[in-house]
Amino acid sequence: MSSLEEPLGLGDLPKLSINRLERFSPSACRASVDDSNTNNIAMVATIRRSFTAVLIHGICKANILIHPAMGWIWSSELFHGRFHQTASNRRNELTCSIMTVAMQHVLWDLPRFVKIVEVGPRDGLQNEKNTVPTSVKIELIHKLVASGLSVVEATSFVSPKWVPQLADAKDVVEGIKHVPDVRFPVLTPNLRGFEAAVAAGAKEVAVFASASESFSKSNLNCTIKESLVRYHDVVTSAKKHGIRIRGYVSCVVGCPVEGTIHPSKVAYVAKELYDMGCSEISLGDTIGVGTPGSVLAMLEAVMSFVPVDKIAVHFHDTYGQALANILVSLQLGINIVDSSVSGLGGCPYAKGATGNVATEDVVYMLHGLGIETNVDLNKLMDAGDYISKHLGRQSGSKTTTALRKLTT
Ligand SMILES: CC(C)(COP(=O)([O-])OP(=O)([O-])OC[C@H]1O[C@@H](n2cnc3c(N)ncnc32)[C@H](O)[C@@H]1OP(=O)([O-])[O-])[C@@H](O)C(=O)NCCC(=O)NCCSC(=O)C[C@@](C)(O)CC(=O)[O-]
Repeated sequence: MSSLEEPLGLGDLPKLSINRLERFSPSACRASVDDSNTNNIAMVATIRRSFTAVLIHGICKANILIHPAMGWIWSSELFHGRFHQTASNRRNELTCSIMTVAMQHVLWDLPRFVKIVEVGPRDGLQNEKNTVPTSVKIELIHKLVASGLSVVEATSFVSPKWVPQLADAKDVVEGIKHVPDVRFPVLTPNLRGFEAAVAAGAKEVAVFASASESFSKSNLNCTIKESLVRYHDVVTSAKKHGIRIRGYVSCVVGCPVEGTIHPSKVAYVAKELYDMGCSEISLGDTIGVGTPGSVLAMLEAVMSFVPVDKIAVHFHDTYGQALANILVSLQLGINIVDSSVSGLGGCPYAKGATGNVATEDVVYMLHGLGIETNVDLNKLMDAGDYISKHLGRQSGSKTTTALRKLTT
């Protein structure tokens, strides 16, 4: 890779951010900025929490004030909490330098590692007009694994009348079952699908409910309540087999029929799936209408009931909002992200929905933020090229498009 091909990392930022930040810092205080960086390590955690809270909630929470002209922050936690004993000169220094420290630490306040759940072979290929041959699916999965991905959703054990593209689920599982150290969850809409998956050798399954009544009907031909009853049976059986089970909630921000979905509806379904025993809840913006604002409200609602480390986000990129939505999710502490190689995908029962956010673009962003993924971007792009070539179209990844232009 040439230097141009490397994602711009945090290591590249100081020059950039200091120049920018100086415009906001009172000039008299600049001298103390460096000192405060080294001396106030303990304070940084508090500032970081406070500042992130401001960004996230967009309101003055936790007794934080933002001075509109200077951009400094005052937090009562700093003065009345563990920093109460600090001298007033330190307080002055702190106030003056807070903007610099806080802004830098908004970026640093992100998970160190993000687990990517690659959904291309399932979510991506379920929506293709022409059925992809089983051998191509298996080769794609092998290439994805070779790039370092540790979780690849392989296929679905659903009705072939509903999703003919994945009618070869049994053969796909057979073709990958000897791959070590990688998890291959498969979708199961009912007990029948679960039993078929287990018989084929699947070690992990996923159930998929919806926060929208209309979408539940069109995707599963049943109400939300009925789907939860079915999933209860699946989870009970999965527990008996010692099989890990993931739960999806679709339409977490909007539904193609009902429009806006209230966060409380999402929280309800997420809680039900979590309480029945799903180990991870993936929140799907099925039609990609979410923005960081609406996603934030939805995530906050879900986080009241499901621990943050059990939440995954699953964004379709229909409106180009997926990376921004992922970033805001990371800032909330979420560290599991679903994505699809080359941005393949869409749901056959969600008209107008485009593909998932491209895994290549997610990896590029995460690496640029200094977040580890264990994924090799070059090998991932090779997997993307492989499937794009087979499908006879350009990759849906902006990262791949840009980097390939540099090398051809
Ligand atoms: C749930 C059903 C089966 C109900 O479908 P139904 O027609 O209401 O159920 P049924 O019990 O009457 O069965 C119809 C036929 O399917 C058979 N059948 C029944 N179950 C199975 C099974 N497991 N495997 C294979 N065959 C099955 C069953 O035996 C019968 O066959 P027939 O007697 O007519 O020959 C159907 O609605 C279905 O398969 N839906 C799946 C739809 C789907 O896969 N959607 C895409 C995945 S969700 C998604 O993409 C969103 C997500 C997860 O990515 C997150 C996001 O982005 O939001």
